[in-house]
Amino acid sequence: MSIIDVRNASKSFKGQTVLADVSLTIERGRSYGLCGPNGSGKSVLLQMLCGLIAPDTGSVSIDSSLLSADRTFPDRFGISINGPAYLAGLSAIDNLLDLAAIRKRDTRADCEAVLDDVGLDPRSRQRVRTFSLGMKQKLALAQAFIESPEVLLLDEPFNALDEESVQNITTLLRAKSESGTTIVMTSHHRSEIDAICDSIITINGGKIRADTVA
Ligand SMILES: Nc1ncnc2c1ncn2[C@@H]1O[C@H](COP(=O)(O)OP(=O)(O)OP(=O)(O)O)[C@@H](O)[C@H]1O
Repeated sequence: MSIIDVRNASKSFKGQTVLADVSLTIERGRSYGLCGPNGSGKSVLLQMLCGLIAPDTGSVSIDSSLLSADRTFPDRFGISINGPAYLAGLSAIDNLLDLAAIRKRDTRADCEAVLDDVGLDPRSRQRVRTFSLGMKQKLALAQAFIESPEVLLLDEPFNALDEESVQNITTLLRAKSESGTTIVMTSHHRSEIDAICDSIITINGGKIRADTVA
């Protein structure tokens, strides 16, 4: 069953066409790997899938079960695009608790479990300002994973992660996919897509092509 439908969408920035009349259906429970050269439009497409960027022409329809009550906000999405949006003077757990306080779905124990899952110490008081790149990446993933979203949109989830962390996040994403979470993730590494995704979407020259992963 389709949960996001992109129909004949085009997007340009200052006369540069990034997406040219593309159509794409995201099916509930499937996982998609988005690949293509630098600057080909992967992040733009991810932002379009959750309504953060509107197409110039064409449409993006998001299933109403994923939207907030007033149907304007993508409520059941976990998003990690352009790194974490964090409060630098707070610890990882305090950043997650701040976020969880908005919708009050997750408890402190839930937030601690998510940090533990991504490989950050829930008890650490270290301020995020002093985090390494990989630690910030793990925080971005934790922010996307809280409240068990139905759809995960992840821009290069393995960026800056060491080998063991890549293994851990791969296992975590596969488990989420197997339990029904819809995942769309970008990657420059085919092996990462093959390890997690059912389908591969290639963007190049403003056009997209979707194939099943063998
Ligand atoms: N808000 C914006 N304003 C102007 N141009 C933009 C904006 N967002 C994206 N672009 C342009 O759109 C093009 C596609 O960018 P995008 O970030 O989607 O590429 P990408 O495929 O994710 O690249 P990478 O692999 O390097 O992460 C780029 O040329 C970029 O400069």
